[in-house]
Amino acid sequence: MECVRSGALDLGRSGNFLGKSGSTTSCGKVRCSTNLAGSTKCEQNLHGKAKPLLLSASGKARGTSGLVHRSPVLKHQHHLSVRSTSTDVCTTFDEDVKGVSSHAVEEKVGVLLLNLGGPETLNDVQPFLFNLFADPDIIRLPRLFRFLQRPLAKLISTFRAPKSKEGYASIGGGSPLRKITDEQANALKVALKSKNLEADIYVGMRYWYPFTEEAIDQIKKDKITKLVVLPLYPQYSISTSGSSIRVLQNIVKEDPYFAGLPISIIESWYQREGYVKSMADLIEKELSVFSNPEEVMIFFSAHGVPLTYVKDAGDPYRDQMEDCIALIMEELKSRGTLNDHTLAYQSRVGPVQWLKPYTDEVLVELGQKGVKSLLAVPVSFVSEHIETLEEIDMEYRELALESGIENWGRVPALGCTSSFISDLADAVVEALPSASAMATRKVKDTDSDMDMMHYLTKMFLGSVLAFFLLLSPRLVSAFRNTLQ
Ligand SMILES: C=CC1=C(C)c2cc3[nH]c(cc4nc(cc5[nH]c(cc1n2)c(C)c5CCC(=O)O)C(CCC(=O)O)=C4C)c(C)c3C=C
Ligand SMILES: [Fe+2]
Repeated sequence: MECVRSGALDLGRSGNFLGKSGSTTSCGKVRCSTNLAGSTKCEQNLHGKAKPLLLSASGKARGTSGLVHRSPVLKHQHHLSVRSTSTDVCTTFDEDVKGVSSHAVEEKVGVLLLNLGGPETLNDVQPFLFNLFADPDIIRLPRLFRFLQRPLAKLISTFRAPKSKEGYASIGGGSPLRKITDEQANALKVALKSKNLEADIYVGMRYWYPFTEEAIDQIKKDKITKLVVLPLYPQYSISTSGSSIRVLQNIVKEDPYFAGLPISIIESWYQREGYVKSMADLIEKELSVFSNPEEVMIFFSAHGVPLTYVKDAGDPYRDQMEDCIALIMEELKSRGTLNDHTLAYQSRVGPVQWLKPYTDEVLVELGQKGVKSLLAVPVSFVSEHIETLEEIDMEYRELALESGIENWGRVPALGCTSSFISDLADAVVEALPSASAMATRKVKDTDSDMDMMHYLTKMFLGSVLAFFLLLSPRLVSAFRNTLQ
């Protein structure tokens, strides 16, 4: 049977076709159309009634595991394939189907926004911190000592809570993260709609409400048929996007619905033109507030991670961060903004070494070197949160002014900036065609990146440390001091 095609249909993996306006392929009693998002809907005209069929990104009609449910009375299988070449061939679509009651499910696209979450009240702070430190992607104990994870989390969260509470109290008594993320979700829905993609947006937080697990339950209840997962961290780290994706992977392993659901994960997106340009716009705007904009040092401050993540566990975070800064600076240069810039890492916790240089140390050095004007740019996160509102705006500002810096500015987080949200929407649209069942993909196991000796040494040191921490009151109080 010959298929007739109008428009340009490309069901391949690349997003090449995305600039095009969609297409229609007719194939006997089947008519397929691809929308801007690359999702293809096919209708089979049976007994004069059009029934929708859904094709996966590979162009294959999905079987019973996924989207096309067939009733037991269906006697003949429909084999439908649409290829991405210019001559589409429709194969073996049985004509003599009688009494077919196949009920195909219409495509329902979901977008899952992953974020960290934050305590909404001061009473939430300690349990929030417990959730954070109980995450094996935040405190990476050797596998054999994972049984200590929760007691250790209890200990650290209890000691850290008073200091964290002070921080949250100073920004109004709680984290603004949930509100901002909800606003971003709404804005994304509108942006997607304007790009002809109807999608339901879900927010899944790693350490506080609404938890990723809740979002995932809702996705299942809503019978989403294709899912794009978008962590709201521009750069990938084991401790952020990696941790949230791991939660998802664990659910996928257990749940047949998710195992068969086509999912596309956007692991990092700092390199997207829309993001880079939006950041450059914000920087230019804030530079213009200074009386001598060209003399201002652009000071990128990223959330740090312990050095071992990058050195031993292969976390690409530092590389991606450096790449990201280079792209933003290149964009600024192309606009004629030639300011000096520097990158430093903030918000370290605990006694281990984190990525260097540290924000507080660099601020002091810059002041001593005679830098007079500085524009702080938070770069690892796209919402205002405790580390922008308290750490940068209060602690670092004060430190900078004490160190001799006279003019201080700070670039706001991207939030709902329209060019940024529009770019996120493009990222979702581009990711849809590569959605595939996660169950068949290999989970990145960062533990295996460590060599054996290193692993054994860590195991030994970890156990000694855990032993003393749990049993020695004097060490506990010393540890408390390092955490504050
Ligand atoms: C890219 C962003 C982030 C990375 C990487 C990251 C790693 C990381 N964080 C901690 C410990 C804490 N983080 C805390 C808050 C917090 N962290 C991020 C982002 C990243 N963390 C955000 C956006 C927030 C703020 C959430 C909010 O409530 O507004 C906290 C709690 C606050 C505090 O007590 O300072 C801790 C603790 C570790 C250990 C880590 C990497 C291993
Ligand atoms: Fe953090």
